[in-house]
Amino acid sequence: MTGKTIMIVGLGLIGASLAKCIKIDHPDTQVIGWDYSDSTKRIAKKIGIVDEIPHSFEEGAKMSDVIILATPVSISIDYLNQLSSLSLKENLLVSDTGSTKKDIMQQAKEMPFDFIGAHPMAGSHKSGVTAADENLFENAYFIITNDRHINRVEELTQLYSGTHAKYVELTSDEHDEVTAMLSHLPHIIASGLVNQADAFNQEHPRAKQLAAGGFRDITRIASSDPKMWTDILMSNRTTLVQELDDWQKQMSQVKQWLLSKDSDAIYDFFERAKETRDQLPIHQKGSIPAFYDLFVDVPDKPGIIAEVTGLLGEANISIINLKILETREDIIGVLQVSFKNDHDLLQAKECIESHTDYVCRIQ
Ligand SMILES: NC(=O)c1ccc[n+]([C@@H]2O[C@H](COP(=O)([O-])OP(=O)(O)OC[C@H]3O[C@@H](n4cnc5c(N)ncnc54)[C@H](O)[C@@H]3O)[C@@H](O)[C@H]2O)c1
Ligand SMILES: O=C(O)C(=O)C[C@]1(C(=O)O)C=C[C@@H](O)C=C1
Repeated sequence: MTGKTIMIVGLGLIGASLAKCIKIDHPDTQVIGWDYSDSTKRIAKKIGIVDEIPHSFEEGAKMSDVIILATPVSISIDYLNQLSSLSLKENLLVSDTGSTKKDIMQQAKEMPFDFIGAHPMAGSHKSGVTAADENLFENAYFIITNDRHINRVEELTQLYSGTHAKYVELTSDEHDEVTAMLSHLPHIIASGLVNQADAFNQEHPRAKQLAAGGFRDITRIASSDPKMWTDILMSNRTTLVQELDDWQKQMSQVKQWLLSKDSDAIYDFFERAKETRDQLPIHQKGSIPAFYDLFVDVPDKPGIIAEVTGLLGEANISIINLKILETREDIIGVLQVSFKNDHDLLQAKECIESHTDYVCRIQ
């Protein structure tokens, strides 16, 4: 990466956080930034998030080796189109951070430069350059969408080494289905709840002060940026319509149970949800389940990590992350070993089970 120029377009929460991570791990790169807000550019330069602000988007684009589009999704697509009419460096790599992928990957098919989609499954309801945080992506998943099979994914993940994130590759169709369920629908529900409560509060003015942990926990994400979420919903419409149908069916079912006083069904509803929620991987920042994680129950004895990693090393299976989830004296500990795909995951399970008596679980 030495000597390369990286341009981040959109110096908000995600763009500025990425700029920080890149600068930390690759101080020899020149990080430049573009944003339509003058104050954002000024702050980004002043606090050292970027080295330079070009005079225009075009000027920055022409001097860049890598361009990362970190604006709301419809705007990133506009920028992609603008890039296609500029004369750019021959080996230019373009990527994005958008929360939906089908639209942008479709547009990228037409582009005369390499484009790889990327989406960090970490974020916040906060936005803007001042919310930038170099630890935002630690242990979270970056979803890579590479429908054009561009052979430069490693270049991108290398550039992002300072994020300490993990990577998983999905097609853009899969990506938009998974994120509709795990991210977009929850945001609609959170905002719907807040709006419903607001209407209720008009009639019951004192209710607002009484909102306790439950309401606050489930509605935090309703404080997210409306422009960003309008763009996300507009570019994942079909899948979300389906998810909303399923959601409405589920809510109608709960209503029926209430009407028929079916307490067993209601108990079962909450019990199933509790079991599932309790099993979500711990210590993980991102919200996508740990697709390629192996959980190994190991005895608490010296050299255990070296033994497990040694076995995998001998079998030529690469680990992308390793965490100790639990170690208490004399109690079995749990190692969470992450792999880049399910093939490596299954091979690793077989390898450890055939050489040891440690229990391996894929959750
Ligand atoms: N916030 C999250 O949790 C999160 C997580 C993962 C991915 N994303 C995605 O990353 C992207 C950026 O999100 P964010 O949270 O950083 O938003 P943000 O609002 O914090 O930042 C967006 C930045 O883009 C700038 N911008 C808007 N229109 C522009 C234009 N026409 N030209 C130049 N700059 C423009 C804004 O001034 C702002 O600085 C979005 O596509 C979003 O879907 C967000
Ligand atoms: O933690 C939050 O506030 C988020 O909403 C982050 C979150 C999500 O989990 O839905 C939001 C949008 C992104 O595309 C990815 C992550």
